[in-house]
Amino acid sequence: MAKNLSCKIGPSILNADLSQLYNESQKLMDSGADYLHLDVMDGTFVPNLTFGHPVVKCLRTKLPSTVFETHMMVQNPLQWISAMADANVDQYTFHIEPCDDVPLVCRKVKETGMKVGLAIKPGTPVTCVEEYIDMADMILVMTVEPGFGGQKFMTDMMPKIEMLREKYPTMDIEVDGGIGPNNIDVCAKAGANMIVSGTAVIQAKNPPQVIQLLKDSVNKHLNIKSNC
Ligand SMILES: O=C(CO)[C@@H](O)[C@H](O)COP(=O)(O)O
Ligand SMILES: [Co+2]
Repeated sequence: MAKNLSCKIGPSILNADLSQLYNESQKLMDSGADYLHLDVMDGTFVPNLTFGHPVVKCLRTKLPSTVFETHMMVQNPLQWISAMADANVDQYTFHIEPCDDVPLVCRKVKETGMKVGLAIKPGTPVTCVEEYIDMADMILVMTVEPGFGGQKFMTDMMPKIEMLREKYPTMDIEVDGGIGPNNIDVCAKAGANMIVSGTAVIQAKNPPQVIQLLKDSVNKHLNIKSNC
């Protein structure tokens, strides 16, 4: 039974107008977002390059109380922990694939006071993250190949979420990639409670309406699960 879980919507700013990063971020928070999902890419782990801790730190000076999650699509997650902690990041979500010592990275993240998110690519079995589940505050199941916004949602990732939700009813489970009004129900039904949505929110005529729709879908399914 999924109890004491809450729905959280964290828009990705990857496809926003990054020349207006602060304004775009503020607009998302004013639209009802619960946190900001900041996609950090190093051009090695993924074939794209975005921004790092200097940008996050500057954004933090303008948004002192907004919850920041950094999605670390980087080859060496250990390398950036202290810099992101210095930027007052709240949740450090990193991919297990390039890590040769996941428990060490988890420990180092927790030592800074940041929360630990463990992310898996579409091709990574969910069993690979299970062995570290007790070290994590959240599990991120990617529903696109990481590296770019605006990609097509991968419905075949839902069994991973179903399995995680079944075994870990109170664990925060985040989905990220291609998510919007036309597929939020399958994510919510599978058991995701933290929703990253980039293009669908950024390009919406009415971002608050889209964020509310995402929230309503997740809350509907959370209530169903908690009543069973
Ligand atoms: O981490 C990633 C992509 O690698 C995601 O955070 C996307 O950036 C989400 O954007 P949409 O797929 O919703 O447009
Ligand atoms: Co992301």
